[in-house]
Amino acid sequence: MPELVFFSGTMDCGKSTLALQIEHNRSARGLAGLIFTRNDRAGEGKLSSRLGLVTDAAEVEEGQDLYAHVVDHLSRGGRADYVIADEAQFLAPDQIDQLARVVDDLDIDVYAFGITTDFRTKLFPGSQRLVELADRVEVLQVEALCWCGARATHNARTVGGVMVVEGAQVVVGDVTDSVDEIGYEVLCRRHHRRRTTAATARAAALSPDVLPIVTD
Ligand SMILES: Nc1ncnc2c1ncn2[C@@H]1O[C@H](COP(=O)(O)OP(=O)(O)O)[C@@H](O)[C@H]1O
Ligand SMILES: Cc1cn([C@H]2C[C@H](O)[C@@H](COP(=O)(O)O)O2)c(=O)[nH]c1=O
Repeated sequence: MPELVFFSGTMDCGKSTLALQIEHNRSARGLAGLIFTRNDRAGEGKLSSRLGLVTDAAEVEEGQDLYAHVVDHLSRGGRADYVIADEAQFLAPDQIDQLARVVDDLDIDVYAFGITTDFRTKLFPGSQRLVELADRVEVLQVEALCWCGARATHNARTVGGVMVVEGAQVVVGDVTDSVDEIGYEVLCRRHHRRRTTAATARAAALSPDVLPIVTD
């Protein structure tokens, strides 16, 4: 049975790498896929991994009907043995419904990849719809780690290395962005709650006279 699978995790846990591997393994066996993405860091129409691999993809536009796109592709004689959707958190809930329809009405597997929650620990609307509709939600096995060594479960947005909790939900960026600009850092829940990033933990360690402030 074809499935809608949501591969989810924090930033930097290997989602795009897995998407590229699934694409590679299927195309190596003569299958043809449609690849969607939205707002990849590498630019419009790209699906990129931090391991350096990149492939072309169809950039999903706001309001675009993904079911109609697949039907149109097939009716022009194109093949679609599977569909990959990276950065799926940026898709609208309606677009996730359209992907579910691709599975149910066209019998095509859809593999969606994305982060579940934003920098405020709130579900992205697209990810919420995926959790609601997916046949399976798969958490990636190679976990990203918090600076303390625990499994990272949350995404923090940082400015100058300091965690922020105000701002737009969508700001494209990376975990390796310079500490002077807006960037991201993956943290365990404890350190996300305490807003302790690697930089602020390091600064606190250099000031042993200051008692740690625990905010609950
Ligand atoms: N230089 C490196 N050597 C080995 N693995 C790396 C290197 N850089 C990144 N990675 C791996 O790539 C993962 C990030 O992959 P990526 O697909 O870009 O993540 P995601 O799409 O989940 O944000 C990291 O968690 C790490 O396992
Ligand atoms: C937490 C969070 C992230 N983003 C952006 C930052 C990146 O461009 C992508 C995630 O990409 P990755 O391949 O999983 O690293 O999402 C955002 O816009 N808002 C957020 O709250």
